[in-house]
Amino acid sequence: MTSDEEEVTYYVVMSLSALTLISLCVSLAILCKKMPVESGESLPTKRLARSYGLSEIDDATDGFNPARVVGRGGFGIVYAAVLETGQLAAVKRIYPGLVLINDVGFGFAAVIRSISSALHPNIVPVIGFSQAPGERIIVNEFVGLGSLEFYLHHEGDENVSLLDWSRRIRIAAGAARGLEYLHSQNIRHGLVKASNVLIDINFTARVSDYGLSFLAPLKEDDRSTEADVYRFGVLLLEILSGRRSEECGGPALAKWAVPLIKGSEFGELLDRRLSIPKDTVILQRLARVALACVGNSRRNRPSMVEVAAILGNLESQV
Ligand SMILES: Nc1ncnc2c1ncn2[C@@H]1O[C@H](COP(=O)(O)OP(=O)(O)OP(=O)(O)O)[C@@H](O)[C@H]1O
Repeated sequence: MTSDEEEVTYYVVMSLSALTLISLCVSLAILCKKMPVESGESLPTKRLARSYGLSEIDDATDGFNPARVVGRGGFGIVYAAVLETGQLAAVKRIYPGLVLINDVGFGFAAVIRSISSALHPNIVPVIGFSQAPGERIIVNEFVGLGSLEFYLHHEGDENVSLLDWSRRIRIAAGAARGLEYLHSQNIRHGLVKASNVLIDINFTARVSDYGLSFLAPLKEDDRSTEADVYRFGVLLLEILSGRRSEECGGPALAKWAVPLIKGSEFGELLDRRLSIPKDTVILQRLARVALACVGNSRRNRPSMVEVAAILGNLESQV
């Protein structure tokens, strides 16, 4: 195959995957509309996660039907599911190997129950869980438009991006508010990254997969609020540059971007798929917040309260 043919094949495959995902979401949304509906993306009243029987999850996912898979992450496979109430949900089935190796079983229900008390417009609510020998499942509210990672890195082509600057700033500010709230509830995220920022039908950012770092063999340091701030800074760099951060925390992206920000080389830093606005003051401020977040000295990094306040201010100007 020539490189041109490979490129065409790539775009066809990407477009088909995106179309499949979107049509699956639309079909499920229609299906839910026909059932006694409990709202999909509105805020429920405060409650703790429900314990589901494995057979209920099996029913909700059509027997873990591969056609319902909407994503695969480091911990498990995510299925679009319709609960008995008609509510659309994202069912994350933890890989069996991980359940056994990491001793995930221990305290699983207690951890999920404790994080499920968190409710905020910028986080994805945890609805429930299920456990059986070798099985650990988390049930989250379904968020309709997929992840920020998809919009930054898979959607469109090399020269186009659906996310213009004002959408990016709104998403950054929303994600900051979500993290600020989680920290106020004493929940460290532990895995802040673009694939864990989901986009709802109003194009609002919703932070997901918080408090689940007990599933991953991380260093104790990685579970601090300062580590969340660092990773949020890397996320901001990803939003500004359109470049991927490397898998674990993004030091390579920070190493590349920090001198550009310090040297005010914004033309180099900013995502080339978008035209640079005449007035770059807001983007420069965003870049300086990112710079403070990825600072080497943990103590000097801002808190998420400070970051959310600055980003909220920038958001009000776009
Ligand atoms: N609540 C949800 N609603 C809708 N889609 C979701 C939901 N949670 C996850 N997904 C989809 O599933 C994909 C995989 O999610 P998952 O959280 O398992 O993986 P990840 O974020 O890539 O990796 P990690 O497991 O390390 O967090 C996401 O990119 C998203 O498209």
